[in-house]
Amino acid sequence: MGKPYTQPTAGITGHSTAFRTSPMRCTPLVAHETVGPDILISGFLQPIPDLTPIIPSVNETSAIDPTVTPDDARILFFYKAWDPYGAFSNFSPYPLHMTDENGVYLTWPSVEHYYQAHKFIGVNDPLARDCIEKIKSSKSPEEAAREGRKIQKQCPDLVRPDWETAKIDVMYKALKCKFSIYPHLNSLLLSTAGSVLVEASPYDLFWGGGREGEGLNYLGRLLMQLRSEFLGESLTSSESSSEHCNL
Ligand SMILES: Nc1nc(O)c(N)c(N[C@@H]2O[C@H](COP(=O)(O)O)[C@@H](O)[C@H]2O)n1
Repeated sequence: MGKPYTQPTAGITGHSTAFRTSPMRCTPLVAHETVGPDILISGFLQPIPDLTPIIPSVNETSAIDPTVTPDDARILFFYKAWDPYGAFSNFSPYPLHMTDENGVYLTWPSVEHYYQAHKFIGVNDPLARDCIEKIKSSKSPEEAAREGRKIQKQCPDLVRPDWETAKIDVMYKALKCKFSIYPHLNSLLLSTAGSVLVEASPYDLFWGGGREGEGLNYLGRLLMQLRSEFLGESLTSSESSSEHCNL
């Protein structure tokens, strides 16, 4: 699944520049060359996220989660693992027991370990496999996040090519597992019915709500989606929880 990368060749009258970010075996992030009056840019350009929606409006949230009604919705923020509702953070230390795509049973120390490692899963490169192991054995979720982000930045060609579209599904699977295998977390999530959940990360404008609500809050959205699904299930079945999850 590795991303093919061709080093651009300079035109007859041009010159080229490539930026290397690390002494590791990484391809350049971006290269540019001047060809006559033009500048040709090639390489891996970070996709620009869609920043249109902000924290979902109460009406929008009611569509995801019918337990939220326009009149009584309140916003429940969470961020650091030690805060009230910190168990909703991906950095809270709840190990996940999951089978992988080959049916192999694995334990991930936290959602963050699982999420960061999945940036490199499926990439046919021994270096990507080393990165996964390094992240999986990180001593804390913070260390896993640091490692995953560092490798993603320094070696973009080790990141699976579908990451930007796959990451929401990866996170959904991890969260579904976390809130399925820990009954007290499941109860905590259900106890928030009626509230809008927002990850109060001031910096993460994709997973978090941002400093002033400018973030997309995808973590909060997924938790609210799961809450709805669990509420629906609890009305229709009396299934007991399992201690591990199958993909
Ligand atoms: N820096 C930081 N500290 C925390 O305590 C957090 N909960 C987060 N947010 C999480 O970071 C992950 C996103 O990582 P990438 O930027 O995609 O590498 C995700 O789990 C957020 O919920 N950040």
